[in-house]
Amino acid sequence: MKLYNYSELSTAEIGQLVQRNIDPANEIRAIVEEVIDNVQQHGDNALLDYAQKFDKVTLTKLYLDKPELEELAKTITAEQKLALETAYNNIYKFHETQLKTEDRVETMPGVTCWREIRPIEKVGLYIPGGSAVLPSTFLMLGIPARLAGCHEIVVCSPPQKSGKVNAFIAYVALLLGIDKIYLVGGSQAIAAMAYGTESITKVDKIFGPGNQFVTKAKTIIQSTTTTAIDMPAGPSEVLVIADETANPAYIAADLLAQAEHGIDSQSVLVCTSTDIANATLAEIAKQLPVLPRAEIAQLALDNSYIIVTDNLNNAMQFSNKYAPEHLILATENWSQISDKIINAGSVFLGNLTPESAGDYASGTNHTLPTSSYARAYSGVSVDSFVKKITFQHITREGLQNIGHTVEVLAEMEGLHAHRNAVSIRKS
Ligand SMILES: NC(=O)c1ccc[n+]([C@@H]2O[C@H](COP(=O)([O-])OP(=O)(O)OC[C@H]3O[C@@H](n4cnc5c(N)ncnc54)[C@H](O)[C@@H]3O)[C@@H](O)[C@H]2O)c1
Ligand SMILES: N[C@H](CO)Cc1c[nH]c[nH+]1
Ligand SMILES: [Zn+2]
Repeated sequence: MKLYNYSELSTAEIGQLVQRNIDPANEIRAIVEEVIDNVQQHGDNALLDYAQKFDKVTLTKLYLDKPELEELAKTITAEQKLALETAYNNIYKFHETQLKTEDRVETMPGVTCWREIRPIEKVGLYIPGGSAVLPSTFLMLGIPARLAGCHEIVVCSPPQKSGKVNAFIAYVALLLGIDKIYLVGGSQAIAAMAYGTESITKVDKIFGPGNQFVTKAKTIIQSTTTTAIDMPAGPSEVLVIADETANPAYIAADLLAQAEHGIDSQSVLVCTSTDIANATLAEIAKQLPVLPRAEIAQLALDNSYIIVTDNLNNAMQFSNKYAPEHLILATENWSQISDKIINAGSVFLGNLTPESAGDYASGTNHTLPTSSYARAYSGVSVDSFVKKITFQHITREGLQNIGHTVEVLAEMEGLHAHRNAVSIRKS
């Protein structure tokens, strides 16, 4: 990990540091556009071909049904079931509170406005399964989709070497009451859910994280089809802000946790002393070699860095520019700086709050904006699966109260038919 001194960095250098791997030569875009075209033209056959090409699996059919999922789910241990169920319950508890009915507002006597929630009818969930299979992501997407009341939930996940999904994904499907999983991964899964194929329904909105191929496909279909997306949720990243009250062993563990996701993940430490920086590097050197995914984590760390700042305020200033997916405040003084956070996907406060808790089981959602999209996007929640439709009702009294204002405004815009739609009712 390279080490920088914040006070020596120019604005342009800071701009470079906060930039993520965004396919500068459009190589990923070119691959993904070809995949999308192919799926659009050849439907299920293209999906079977891509399972062979990218996942090295020969499929005879594109999905697993309920009996097959039940069979797979039988193989998991009681301890594993309990962990998935505990995570399910906490995520459910936290997300359940997001379903709130809003008040009706009488803006003028006789003029009432309000919003009502309706679920998005058809949603597609993408559950990553390339480098690591993520049943936790299935919980993070499936629970809010169920709470929202979405009518059709299409689920795609890459086929594993067995030609199936793994047993944990199958168990989560049963917890969520989902009867079918399509064995489709990568950008081809996104294309299939955006355009529909012989066996996969075209959905209204696609959710879920994924690698650069998945994320690129989501951003392309968002601008070329009528299917919406949750957000660009690409390779995982974490930014840790630390001061002298932090524990370098914990910081190292948190940096490594996101680094092990993939070679394109990024882990950034912004700390207020060179001593902490060096102690953290020493801890990484200790903890890294014993990790089964050490090689992946090392490559991600090669693409990561440490910045030393004079104080926590400067650290926060950098973090807000970076807009991390995960922000950890590794300091006992977190309450002094947490109100200065402007851009972050999800925040972890203090030295005893591991980011992994949010990844799996504390209750918050782990599907979060990456690549600085936390400047404008929130993570997935029940809100992501619903529309809030505005309603209004005007009585005769209301028409008298608001009518003239609308007539004058319509006149100002030269839109006489608009004015008339009010006048005709008043007379
Ligand atoms: N931001 C978030 O909220 C969040 C949450 C969880 C995971 N993640 C990230 O999701 C990612 C998961 O990535 P993954 O690769 O393990 O699984 P994935 O399921 O996203 O991708 C696997 C698929 O990628 C496709 N693929 C692989 N190589 C390809 C190539 N050369 N050309 C075209 N397609 C190809 C294949 O179809 C394969 O099935 C990680 O980067 C992880 O950090 C992000
Ligand atoms: N850290 C990931 C989000 O970037 C979520 C995850 C799933 N499993 C483990 N971690
Ligand atoms: Zn993680």
